[in-house]
Amino acid sequence: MVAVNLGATDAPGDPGAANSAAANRGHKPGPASSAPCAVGAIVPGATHAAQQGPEHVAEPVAYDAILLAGFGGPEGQDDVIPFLRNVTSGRGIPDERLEEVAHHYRHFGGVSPINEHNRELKAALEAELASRGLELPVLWGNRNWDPYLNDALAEAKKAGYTKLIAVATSAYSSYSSCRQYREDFADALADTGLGDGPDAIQIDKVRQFFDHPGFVQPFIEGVRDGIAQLEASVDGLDRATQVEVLFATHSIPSTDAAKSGPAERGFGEGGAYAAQHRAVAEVVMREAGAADVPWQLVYQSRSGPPSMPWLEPDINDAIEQLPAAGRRAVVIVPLGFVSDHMEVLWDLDNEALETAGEHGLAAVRVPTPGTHPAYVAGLVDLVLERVNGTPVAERPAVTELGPWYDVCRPGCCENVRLGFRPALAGIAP
Ligand SMILES: CC1=C(CCC(=O)O)c2cc3nc(cc4[nH]c(cc5[nH]c(cc1n2)c(C)c5CCC(=O)O)c(CCC(=O)O)c4C)C(CCC(=O)O)=C3C
Ligand SMILES: [Fe+2]
Repeated sequence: MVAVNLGATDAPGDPGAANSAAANRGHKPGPASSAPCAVGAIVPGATHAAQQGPEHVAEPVAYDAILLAGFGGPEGQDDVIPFLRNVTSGRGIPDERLEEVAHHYRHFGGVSPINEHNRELKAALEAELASRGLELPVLWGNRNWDPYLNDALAEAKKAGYTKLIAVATSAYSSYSSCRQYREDFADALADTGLGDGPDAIQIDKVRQFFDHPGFVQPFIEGVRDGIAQLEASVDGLDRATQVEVLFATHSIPSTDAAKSGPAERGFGEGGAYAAQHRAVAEVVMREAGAADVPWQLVYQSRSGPPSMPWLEPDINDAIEQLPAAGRRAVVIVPLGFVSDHMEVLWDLDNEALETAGEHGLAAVRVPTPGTHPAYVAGLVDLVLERVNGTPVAERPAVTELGPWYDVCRPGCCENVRLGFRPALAGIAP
């Protein structure tokens, strides 16, 4: 376990508060479906006609290199403010929020671990590719900090690469977790003059991988280990009534959530973004052998003005409700994140674990995928799907949402607040 808080046992409960999270609460143990999808199993992507079109499985391409696209983070105190300006330009984030976030980074010497994680991931991908005898170089570029996407494209140009397959370090569908990467690819090509002409570079992007078995496997192991650790350390703990698993992901504005994924599939409250998280969480619970343990989907790291609705409940509000529901222990799963970056270190390990302690709950936070071998191998498999044009029925996906689209549909994950920006790796509007 990465972070633990097994100390307190008897803080006051909060008996009066109703549970605002009912809509996100996990399914209670039910009969296993007739064809349970074990991790690694293939769920044919036949849940919607749109999944059968050419946008779902792109033509095979002999790519020259992988573009590992990261978020980027500061690596010293002087980087913090310029980094935050890069992230928030034109976003209407209140100054107090920026100061608060700057403080999170300052607390760690102005260094986010995210760039180091991406260096490690790049090395792990290179090792995995080499072990399979694949000669595909990996270029790394970030959206918000050095090395930037522009730098990676300059490297590609120098090496004469013209066909890149992007792997963004972001698993789900939404503006911030998918489309913004695609827009920034388009920007980077425009900036570097590599969007057209004789040196033109093509950038495609692997499908959103929230339900790829390689991404899900580390969470399954983490939940299984986390529950076992709590059972071993809290006397007489009844897992079916006294433990709750909180799947945490980044909150996003409700308007972004509603626009996430292809509109015609009708994902309900929270759009594809919330639906994908709920679907993965359910599989994780089942595959961790924990279908008897209650769970819910919660959100963290909200920003933006208070007047703007964002996805709820906040993880801290959810934790406060747990004692009244009879819980004595909580497993926190950073389901929305691929590495232990600042949102995990501060908002979960610092704040959420503290909230749990204040409410007398034993708590563990499970690891993110990081460089877990299953995750690294899964990312290489996702690239190979595109090299080979693997048919949809042969693509692994552990939820009934099926393997996601290779090419995004017009309007998918649009940002209605910021307006239209051109994006790559999608069907032109
Ligand atoms: C869905 C999502 C992910 C997960 C998908 C993915 O991983 O891409 C994610 C990841 C991350 N977010 C990060 C950092 C920040 N995000 C911010 C702001 C925002 N995030 C949003 C959403 C997401 N964010 C949104 C809707 C905003 C509001 C502004 C806007 O509409 O764009 C701000 C501004 C200050 C603040 O408001 O907190 C910062 C500093 C870091 C780096 C951490 C590090 O440095 O270690 C990472 C990995
Ligand atoms: Fe963010």
